[in-house]
Amino acid sequence: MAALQTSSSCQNSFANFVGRHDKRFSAIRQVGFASFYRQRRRKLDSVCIVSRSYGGGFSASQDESSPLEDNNKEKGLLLGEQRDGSGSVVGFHLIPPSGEEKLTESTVSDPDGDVSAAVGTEDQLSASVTYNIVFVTSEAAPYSKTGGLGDVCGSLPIALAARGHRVMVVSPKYTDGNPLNKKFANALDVGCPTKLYCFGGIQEVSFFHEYREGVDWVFVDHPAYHRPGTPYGDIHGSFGDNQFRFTLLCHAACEAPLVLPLGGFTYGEKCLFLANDWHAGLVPVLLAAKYRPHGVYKDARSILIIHNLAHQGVEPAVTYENLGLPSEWYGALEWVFPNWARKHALDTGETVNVLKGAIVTADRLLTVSQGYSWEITTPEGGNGLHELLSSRKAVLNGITNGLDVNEWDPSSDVHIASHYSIDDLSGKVKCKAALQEELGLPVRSDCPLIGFIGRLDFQKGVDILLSAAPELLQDDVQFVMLGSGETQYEDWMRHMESLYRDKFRGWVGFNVPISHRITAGCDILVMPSRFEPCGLNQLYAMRYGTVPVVHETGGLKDTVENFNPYAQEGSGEGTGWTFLPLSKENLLIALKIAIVTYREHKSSWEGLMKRGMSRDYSWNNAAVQYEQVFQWAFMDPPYVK
Ligand SMILES: Nc1ncnc2c1ncn2[C@@H]1O[C@H](COP(=O)(O)OP(=O)(O)O[C@H]2O[C@H](CO)[C@@H](O)[C@H](O)[C@H]2O)[C@@H](O)[C@H]1O
Repeated sequence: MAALQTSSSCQNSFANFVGRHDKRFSAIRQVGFASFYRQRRRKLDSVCIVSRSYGGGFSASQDESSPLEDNNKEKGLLLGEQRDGSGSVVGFHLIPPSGEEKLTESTVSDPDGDVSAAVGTEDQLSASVTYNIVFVTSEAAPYSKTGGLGDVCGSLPIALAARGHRVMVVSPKYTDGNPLNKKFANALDVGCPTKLYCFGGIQEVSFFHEYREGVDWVFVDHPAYHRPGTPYGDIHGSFGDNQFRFTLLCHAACEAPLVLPLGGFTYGEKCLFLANDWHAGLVPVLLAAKYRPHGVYKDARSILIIHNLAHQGVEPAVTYENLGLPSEWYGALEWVFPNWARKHALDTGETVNVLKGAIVTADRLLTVSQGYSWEITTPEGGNGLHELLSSRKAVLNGITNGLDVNEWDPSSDVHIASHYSIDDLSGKVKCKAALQEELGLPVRSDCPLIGFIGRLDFQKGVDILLSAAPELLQDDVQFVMLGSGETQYEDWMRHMESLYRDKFRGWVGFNVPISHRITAGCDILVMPSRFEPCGLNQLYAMRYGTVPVVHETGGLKDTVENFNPYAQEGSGEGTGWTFLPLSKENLLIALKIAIVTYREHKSSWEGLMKRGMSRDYSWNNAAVQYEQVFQWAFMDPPYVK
């Protein structure tokens, strides 16, 4: 692919002008930023426009002829610039249906109301109003994944694009040096190196791009992303420069809609940023502190999506000056720990908290289930931010995650031994036998097989499982765990395996095919999470006819309906078991009831399996609710102008 743009045009990006106190910056001050920026944009546009090839990403070459003439030959391409009253370019009428707002009447319900009410009131397959959406995330499957964040940011963008939105996902291009790692093989250099100002100097990143399933996957490349390990650390712990790595991501993501001619056209300034977790938390702060004061992104909106409030991106206060933010914005990120949380007498508790900065600057806040959106406003679930979050309750909603119904489909899953569906469950028995055989457990269809998949840490309640396991394994059951995390739990799994050769298997590591086989082969999936913003494994389990037993918290409470054998004139209702409060005893009671039901009440068990399998967990369902929140975001002026 030919480079789409001269690198010099990209290097003179907005960030340079704002960040560098050089000659060009004084030129901006002299002519006024908006008009300087307009001139740059015209120049940029004149070299950027190429014809768009749908579904295939970029076309092969730069178009020499008049872009307007040629592009109009294709259905609805460049229609012209959108300007505001001052003449500043706020976006482009680009390529309907993606990115073009159709001014149709929409049913906007009460912004303070229940988002899930949006489902069923809108067209189920396409949006009535579409947006230019920019996801910013530290992981997106299949390119990078350490957990549920990767799943969500790998699937939701595709669902939104399918509904007509123009969607870009900006994430780092992690390279571990392994030549066999081909995850980014289809991503091509856009030829748009861009200079960003942070951490005391100019940082140059380049952008790689792959157009897949209707989404512009954009990968920020920088040497800081080139190293073995996960996106966040390696066997020695978290990377010491994570604040730098994700600050860079946020700066790059803010530039991307302005400078990247994806499919021939920039996304423009009137876009909607979806900042996921603290790694993307500087995005709303940058919009407010760096861009809007110069008239840029005045019509953009930002939504912070909280997948896990436990991680906030907290660093010593002195690091503030590295973030590339004006000094007067320190208060937005300032976070002072209470006395009891300080380590020693000289510790002033002063830090910068990136997630807090996002909470106070984003236009709206979202969590990944309704239950969790309430929990984070309480002292128990707010991780110190509950008061702040409560103060923004009016713009805080929760939308339950969906799942990738193509990847997680028992009737076509490439990882499992036999396919099955709600109409013919016989394949599930074969999956169970195949899993038992693979793990070296006795192959017994009558023995309840219990599974656990997840990070081995405090959140997932592994310590509770650990204390309950010896008693559980007194019963005639088999138990398999897949996970990695804290060494003490990994060692415990190995120890349990040596103690209970015929009953327990622990798989230490991160292995997606095995996770599918456990989900399909087990009868019961246990999730004693201490807190769970949404949880995906219980959704996968239900879709595979595996009955979840979960702590009644957050998204687990919202998605697993407790079994009631007496309801529906004795035919029962519910999709699993929930228990509360979290304790070893309550976990064991719930598991024992599940085991007895499995053994002695076959028709009840089949009812549980089938009700779980018939639930709609598609991303389209969630996407409709997201659109409702998008509409609310654009109804209000920017929260921080
Ligand atoms: N060892 C292993 N091998 C293979 N696959 C493994 C694995 N360990 C975990 N996984 C997979 O990683 C994902 C984990 O999903 P969770 O919803 O439990 O997310 P997590 O806690 O990471 O994320 C946060 O974000 C998500 C997304 O919003 C929320 O659902 C969640 O509550 C919140 O804590 C699942 O796809 C699971 O199968």
